[in-house]
Amino acid sequence: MNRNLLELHDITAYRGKSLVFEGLSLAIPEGDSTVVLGPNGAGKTTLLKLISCDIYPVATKGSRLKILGRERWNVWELRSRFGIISHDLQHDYLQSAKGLNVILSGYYSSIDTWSYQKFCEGDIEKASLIMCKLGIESLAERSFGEMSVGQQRRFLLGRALINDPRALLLDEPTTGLDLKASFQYLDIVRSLIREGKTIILVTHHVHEIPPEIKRVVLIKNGRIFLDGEKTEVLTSSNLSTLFEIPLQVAVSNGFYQVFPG
Ligand SMILES: Nc1ncnc2c1ncn2[C@@H]1O[C@H](COP(=O)(O)OP(=O)(O)OP(=O)(O)O)[C@@H](O)[C@H]1O
Repeated sequence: MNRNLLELHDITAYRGKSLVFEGLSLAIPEGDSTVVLGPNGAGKTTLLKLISCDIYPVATKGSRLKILGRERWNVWELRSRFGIISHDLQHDYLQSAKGLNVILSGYYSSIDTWSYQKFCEGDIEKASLIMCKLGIESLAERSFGEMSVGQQRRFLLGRALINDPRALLLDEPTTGLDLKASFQYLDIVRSLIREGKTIILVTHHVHEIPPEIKRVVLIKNGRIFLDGEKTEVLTSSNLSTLFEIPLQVAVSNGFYQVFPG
């Protein structure tokens, strides 16, 4: 068994005054790309914020939250080691930042680059290679605010990739993207998995689960409802119970779709 990328043991966490998790335990080993799927309000964003150290769990006896094998992190170091692409980041990113600088800002986990940050020729070359790989090299001089949602998301992926992270955490990666942009983005995610990156995908959209992700964790009301092999977990019956509405699951080329049942 590979070492754990993520280890939550007996975690209690609040958002404001709302108790979201009480005694949550979940382990994701490196190499075990996983989707965490749940309805609105299940606790997905809270989980994401725990992993990115935007919020902290309540310190209780025996509880632990280990990321990449460590309990204590300098937040900036963690964010460069674990590529996190969230909607909050896309929303908060500086509109005036130029494309190339969005990628380079990953070195410092900053929003845009600043005059005190130094980049060598190699850094800029690497950023250019990543832009080519993601098909966004022609937008290097375009400001973030003048890009489409799909282009912005690719730049934020490039910003994460500049640090060669072993793992990436994706928050509803295709929300706001049209069909072409969605499938192109998913193709990139699929090739990253094939290259050996571990992906943790947090979503309520079944259709954006890449075929390469084999483990599915269903969460509901802050608890793990089911955790296992995709083929066994993503059934019509389980999803109907999870979302509290009759649903029918269909599978094509490894992708899942859901219809009203
Ligand atoms: N700032 C907040 N203050 C109080 N309660 C909150 C806050 N943010 C979220 N919550 C509550 O915490 C619970 C979990 O919310 P969370 O945002 O983690 O769910 P989610 O699965 O990400 O939902 P969605 O799919 O709608 O984004 C919900 O009951 C929500 O109402």
